[in-house]
Amino acid sequence: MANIVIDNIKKSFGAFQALKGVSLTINDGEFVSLLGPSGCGKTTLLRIIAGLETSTSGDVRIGEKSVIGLLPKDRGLAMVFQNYAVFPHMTVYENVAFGLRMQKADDARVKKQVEKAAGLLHIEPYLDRYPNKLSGGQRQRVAVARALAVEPGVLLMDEPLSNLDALLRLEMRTELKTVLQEAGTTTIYVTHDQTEAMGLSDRIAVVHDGRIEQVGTPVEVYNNPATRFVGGFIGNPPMNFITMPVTGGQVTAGAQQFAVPAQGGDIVLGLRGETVERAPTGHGLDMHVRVAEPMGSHLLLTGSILGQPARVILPATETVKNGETVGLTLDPRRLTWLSPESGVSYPAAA
Ligand SMILES: Nc1ncnc2c1ncn2[C@@H]1O[C@H](COP(=O)(O)OP(=O)(O)OP(=O)(O)O)[C@@H](O)[C@H]1O
Repeated sequence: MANIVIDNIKKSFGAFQALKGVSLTINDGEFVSLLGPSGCGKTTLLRIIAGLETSTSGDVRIGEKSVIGLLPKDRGLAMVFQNYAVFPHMTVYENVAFGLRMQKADDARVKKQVEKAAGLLHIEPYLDRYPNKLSGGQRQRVAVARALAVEPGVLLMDEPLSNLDALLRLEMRTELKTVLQEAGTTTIYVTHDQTEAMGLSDRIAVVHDGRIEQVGTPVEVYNNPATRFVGGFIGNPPMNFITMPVTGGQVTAGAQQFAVPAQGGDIVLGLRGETVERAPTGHGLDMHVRVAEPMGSHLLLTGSILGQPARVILPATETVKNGETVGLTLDPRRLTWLSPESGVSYPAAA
């Protein structure tokens, strides 16, 4: 097993800077997701760690040893990619055995490792089949089993579940988490799906425009986003951002007052939609509701607060009519305050 140190990695494609100095340490056995929108640089970073792409500058160390300059096969890692390339002309057994054969493992070791990996991924019944006789989900499991069969210290995965339908994704997500925890594999997982990252990760690195904007546990990045980008990217609905005037270090919302980390001017309130409580109008912030959607598990309200777009969530037992104005009280412990100029959040009050 191994830890991974990514040390100030920069990457340019011609004049375009895809990575602008990325540093991140992944602990031994940890599962870290690189989460960010399309084009932010996640795949490029993963490919640099894998050795499939060279960096312009910076270092990557796996288990204390710099791997810059080493071939992918000499880096002690395994990879699973989106298109889960399983070989169509090989049985599932030989697909899973592939990495071991490359390492010239003897037959006894191949058999032992294939059976172990197949057991973890529940593909023992298919070992004699060819991939074209498998479903997408089963093929995906073969690809993961092949990666795990070599007992890699490090596993790199790039959107490995994106070709699966929603239910299968959920199933595989749970399975992956269990399997990797059991194996103690250090994993870096690239995704643009925040639900996937929240569910799987020990920590999430939120990537934006070639930089890591925040690293933290799923709960930390959700509750205390470092920036407006992070708050807006994570959460469904995303965090609301409401600009409010500050007077003498205080913000007033109806009958509620909050001490804020600014003396005057404006401040941005970062408000998670499910942290409000319904109240008579004028008690906190009033919301003009354009559309109220009963979602089964909750009621989703879309409209505006102080003339600014907002989405909040109330319990499913509430009823609200389209066009109605509802009062909402805020929980002072659940608020984020951000600078309107920089979009950076102020540290959470102790
Ligand atoms: N070989 C290349 N030549 C030129 N530009 C590239 C090359 N590879 C990637 N880029 C650019 O670098 C940026 C980052 O690409 P990357 O594939 O890392 O993004 P990503 O975050 O993984 O996005 P996605 O989720 O869409 O794969 C993009 O703007 C992309 O167009």
